[in-house]
Amino acid sequence: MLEVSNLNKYYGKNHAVNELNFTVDSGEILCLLGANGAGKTTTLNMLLGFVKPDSGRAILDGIDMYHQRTECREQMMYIPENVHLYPSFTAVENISYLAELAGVKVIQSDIKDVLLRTGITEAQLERKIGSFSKGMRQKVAIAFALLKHAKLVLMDEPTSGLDPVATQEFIEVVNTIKQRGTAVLIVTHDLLCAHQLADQIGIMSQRKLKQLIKNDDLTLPDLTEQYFEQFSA
Ligand SMILES: Nc1ncnc2c1ncn2[C@@H]1O[C@H](COP(=O)(O)OP(=O)(O)OP(=O)(O)O)[C@@H](O)[C@H]1O
Repeated sequence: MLEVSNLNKYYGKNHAVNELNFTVDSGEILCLLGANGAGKTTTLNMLLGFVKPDSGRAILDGIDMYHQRTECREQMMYIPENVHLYPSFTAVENISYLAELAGVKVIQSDIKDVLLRTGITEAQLERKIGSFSKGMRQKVAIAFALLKHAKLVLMDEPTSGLDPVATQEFIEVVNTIKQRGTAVLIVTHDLLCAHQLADQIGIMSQRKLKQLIKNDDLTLPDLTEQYFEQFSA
């Protein structure tokens, strides 16, 4: 679904992303871990078409993510660290408005169904978003990704600032979109979340993807050890 090949970005002499290669299949979750300055945000910005790669390509289901940005945006959903929605609208009103802007045809009952599926309660459906927590706003964004039938969801630091219960709820909701066949790429500092969620874990260090690990048999202590090895090397 998502194929990143030989992606490079320089800021002057600073090689901000160095020969990045990975794929994320449909229904698969890749978590990219890395210290500050490892190149994660630059990678996301290239996938979002905000930053032009100096070389290499990112292809989403056959579409070049930089050169065909508009087509690509129709197929994907970006969920930033803090989801900004209209505080004086309810969740349903926010999604109706987002759908209208994106040209996605939806009916009110489908919006309610999908919000309930992401863990928004009946009572919360009536409340204005201004009173929603970070985790609840994320659920609304994920509900929109489901309605939009996004092929790829990109998330930046989704669990920072979430309490353990909200983090578990987040993990359950992301598994819902995975089961629908969406490819998910998460940029995070949260090793525990990556360990619980990911099919693949990428460790970025010094602007390179140093390791791409299948999460199947990896224990959390193993992952922690491998993570710290990249920074002591
Ligand atoms: N707009 C920019 N202009 C110049 N240099 C930049 C720019 N954006 C990022 N960089 C540099 O590129 C490198 C990678 O930064 P990037 O923000 O992608 O890392 P990161 O892994 O997202 O870090 P963090 O976890 O702190 O967000 C760093 O050396 C950074 O200083």
